[in-house]
Amino acid sequence: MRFLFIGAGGIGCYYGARLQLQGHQVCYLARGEHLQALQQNGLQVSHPDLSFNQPVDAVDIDSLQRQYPCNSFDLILLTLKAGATAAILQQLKDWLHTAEVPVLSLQNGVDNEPLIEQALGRPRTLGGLAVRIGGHIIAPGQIEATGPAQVVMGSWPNQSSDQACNPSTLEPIVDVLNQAGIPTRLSADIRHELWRKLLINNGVNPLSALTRLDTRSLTSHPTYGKTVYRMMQEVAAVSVADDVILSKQDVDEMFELISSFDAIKTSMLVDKEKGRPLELDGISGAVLQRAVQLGIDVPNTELVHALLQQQE
Ligand SMILES: NC(=O)C1=CN([C@@H]2O[C@H](COP(=O)(O)OP(=O)(O)OC[C@H]3O[C@@H](n4cnc5c(N)ncnc54)[C@H](OP(=O)(O)O)[C@@H]3O)[C@@H](O)[C@H]2O)C=CC1
Ligand SMILES: CC(C)(CO)C(=O)C(=O)O
Repeated sequence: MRFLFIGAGGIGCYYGARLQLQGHQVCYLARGEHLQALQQNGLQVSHPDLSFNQPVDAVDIDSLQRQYPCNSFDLILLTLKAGATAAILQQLKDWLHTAEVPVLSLQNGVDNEPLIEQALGRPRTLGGLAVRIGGHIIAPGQIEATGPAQVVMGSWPNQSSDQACNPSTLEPIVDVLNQAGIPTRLSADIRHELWRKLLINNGVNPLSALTRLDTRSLTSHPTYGKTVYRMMQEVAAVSVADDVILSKQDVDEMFELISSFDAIKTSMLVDKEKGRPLELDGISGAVLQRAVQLGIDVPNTELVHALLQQQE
């Protein structure tokens, strides 16, 4: 199959490397020094179970639109930060409209798929999650990743919605990902899964960027651990704004999952350390926006978000 990764960061490059090793055609939309390194020296990915060091196909946005018809890809994956989704969809709008290729977001947050749907329509919109992976650019052209790195994906907003992509068309993609060593499952209700993941991301990402602690140090800390749990509860409280119900069991399961996962730096902590913009709007901002809409108080999320915004 032919894959385009829009965003050649930790997530895009890890999954792309797995697919390339399996013989699939992989192209990355990238920019800056990282693009130059990918073009000149290839991509290096180091993971406990994978060592990749090969030339790759990487292009900037102009070359992509000039050299590749949109229908030369079978799947387009969005693997940049949530704050960049609207702009890239706008920049590539005409090019994306020349074909019917589905677009799968593997980003954190719950507001990416609605943007894809708005730009390209529901049948082309696929929701997805990168699960139990920590992956980051450590130098131009070089990625370090850890974790079993699963994928959960499905038709947006769920399988039974009017006009949602027929799940039978997704099964071959799921098979290809599994064969490439990416444990992947199809979800009948991807919006619910995205909100379950937001429990974790709102719980640990902003607080890790504030405290500069990894996930294990945060969740096992006597005070911060409680705040993580409360920030997860706040996600559950606002999820009803999107017609999603998250139970206490969902919160407990996600708290357990992140507490028992490897001690990793969250993607937001990595951005903080590098002085890059934080994915705040897509994570705590999404919770705050729903809280305002519902007239609910989410004091922990509000405070952590405000403290980080002040530092930006
Ligand atoms: N990293 C992780 O461990 C995990 C991340 N996620 C989620 O996955 C998504 C991707 O994260 P991650 O891989 O860390 O992201 P990164 O920030 O590492 O990578 C995104 C890449 O996209 C590039 N980019 C942004 N805009 C453009 C553009 N217009 N044209 C070309 N390139 C562009 C960035 O370049 P530049 O540096 O120049 O901005 C960067 O190289 C996020 O939503 C994140 O929350 C989910 C699970 C774990
Ligand atoms: C859950 C976690 C912390 C790792 O998968 C993540 O999604 C991130 O770092 O953004």
